[in-house]
Amino acid sequence: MTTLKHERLIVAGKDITDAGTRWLEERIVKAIQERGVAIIGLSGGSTPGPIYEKLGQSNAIDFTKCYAFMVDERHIAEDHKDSNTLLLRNTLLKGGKFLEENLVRPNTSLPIDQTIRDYDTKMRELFKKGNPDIVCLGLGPDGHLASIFPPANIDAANREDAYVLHTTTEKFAVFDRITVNFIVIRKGREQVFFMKGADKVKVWDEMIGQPNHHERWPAQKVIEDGHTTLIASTD
Ligand SMILES: O=C1O[C@H](COP(=O)(O)O)[C@@H](O)[C@H](O)[C@H]1O
Repeated sequence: MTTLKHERLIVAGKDITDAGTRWLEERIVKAIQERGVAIIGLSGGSTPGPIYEKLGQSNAIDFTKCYAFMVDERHIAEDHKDSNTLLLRNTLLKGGKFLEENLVRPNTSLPIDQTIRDYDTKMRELFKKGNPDIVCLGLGPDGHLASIFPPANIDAANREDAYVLHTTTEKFAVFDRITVNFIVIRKGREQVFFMKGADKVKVWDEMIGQPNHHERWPAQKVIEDGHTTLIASTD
């Protein structure tokens, strides 16, 4: 019987910024100390921005040894309001400490099929430095993970020869999406989900209460590995 055991760090009040930043910073510093490099996957959306902004101001991290990749992106210009790259530019990269050349991201100026192939190549090149230490994730209100939307095609998102997928959504911002697959997300030594508000925690708990429903709850494919932490506020 697969289990969905995970660490829960529920923050009283509205703000998970301090808890989330501290959680990431500790692990990034440790990875650099132990392996000489830290690699983190970064999701976008409405939740993680303040955490990324505070992390980008860290005085504890040697950012010359810290690399990041984007877990997913919308296929739009990088200066569009719904771009996850713009989110990172306005948060993690804002302080000037995180090096833009250390951020591996999709080239959304290409036609989407080329964007997918190009990003797949970039991901494989990055992982020559080692597997990700941390993958930061969110859970959409419908249960989507990265840009893998329910009902998820689990086999298509679980192929060793296709780390990056083109998905689409009519429910959320920007129809055409680029997303890494389960294999990339599960390469992470740890996964952390950032969530804000009691409504989101209810979605999470509904998912946890329905194990083995991967098409409906794609995040279960990640949580089943047993190294997931949930950091959430309840206000
Ligand atoms: O569209 C997306 O949604 C998910 C969840 O975002 P949130 O705003 O509900 O936290 C996000 O993880 C993903 O990166 C984003 O592209």
